Amino acid sequence: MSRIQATFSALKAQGKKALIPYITAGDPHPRHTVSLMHALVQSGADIIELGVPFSDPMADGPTIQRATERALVHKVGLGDVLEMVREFRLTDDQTPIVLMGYANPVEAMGQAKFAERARAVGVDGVLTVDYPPEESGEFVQLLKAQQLDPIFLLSPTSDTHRVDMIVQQAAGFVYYVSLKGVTGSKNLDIVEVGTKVKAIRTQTDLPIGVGFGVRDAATAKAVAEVADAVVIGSRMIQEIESSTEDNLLSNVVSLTQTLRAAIDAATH
Ligand SMILES: O=P(O)(O)OC[C@@H](O)[C@@H](O)c1c[nH]c2ccccc12
Repeated sequence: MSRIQATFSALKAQGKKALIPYITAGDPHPRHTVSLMHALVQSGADIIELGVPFSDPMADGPTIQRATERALVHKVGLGDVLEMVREFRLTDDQTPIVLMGYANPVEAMGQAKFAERARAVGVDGVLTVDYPPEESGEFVQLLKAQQLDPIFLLSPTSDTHRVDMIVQQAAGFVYYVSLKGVTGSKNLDIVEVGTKVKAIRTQTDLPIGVGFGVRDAATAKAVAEVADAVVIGSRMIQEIESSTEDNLLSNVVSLTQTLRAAIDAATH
C-alpha cells in the first residue's frame, strides 16, 4: 500500500478528512524548507504538497509566483528539492509527499531518471501541471513502475468522459480544482464544489482532494464536509511571507492548527 493510500485509509477509519498544505520548496530560503515540512506535520498536516520552483509557473497566481521568485533567488531546482525530501525522510517515514511542478524541469532531468530519483528519496505522488493527461501515458507508466502515484487535476469544466480518462490513470487521490483560474483566487463556490465532487465520486473510488481558493477556517471546514482532503496553498505562502525568521515556524504552526481544528469540526 502506498503512503498516500495508507494515510487516506487511516483517516477514513477515524472519520477524518485530510489537510494538505502546499509550500514552495526554497521559500523563504532553502534552509527553512525541511523545518517547515516537519512543523506542518507536527501541527496537523496529513500530506505535504511541495512545489518545485519554476520560472514560468502559468497555473500560479501572484502569491505563489512570489514564493517561486524567492526560491529562485537561491537557484533551487528539481535536484535540490529531491535532496530536501531525502532530508525530511531521515526523521519522517510516514507523511506522504506530493511533488507539484511543471514539465520543464522533469524533461530536463529526463522522465525516467526523475521517477527513479523521486522514488529513491521518498516522494509519494507527482503532480505535473502541464502534462496533459491524454499525453501522459508513458510518464504515468514510469511513475507507477516506481510506485509513485500520479496526481491529476480535475476542473469544473471536465466532463464525464474526461473525468473517466483521468481517473483511469490516477492513483493516490484526484485533485479537484474548485474554480477556473490560477492559484490564490478568492471565490470558491461551495455548493458547486459539493455537486461536482458528488458527481466525480460516481466515477471513482479514489479519494478526492479539493484546492484553489481555500483561505480561511470556515471554507476549509465547508470543503471537508464534501471532499476527502483540503488543499491550502496561497494562504500558507502568505503566512510565510508575512513572518520573520524568528516567528516563521510558530506562525505556520498556528495557522495549520487552526485549519486542522476547522477540518476536524466538519460534519459529514
Ligand atoms: O493557492 P490555493 O488557492 O490555496 O490553491 C492550492 C494550490 O496553491 C496548490 O495546490 C498549487 C500550487 N501550485 C499549483 C499549480 C497547479 C495546481 C495546484 C497548485
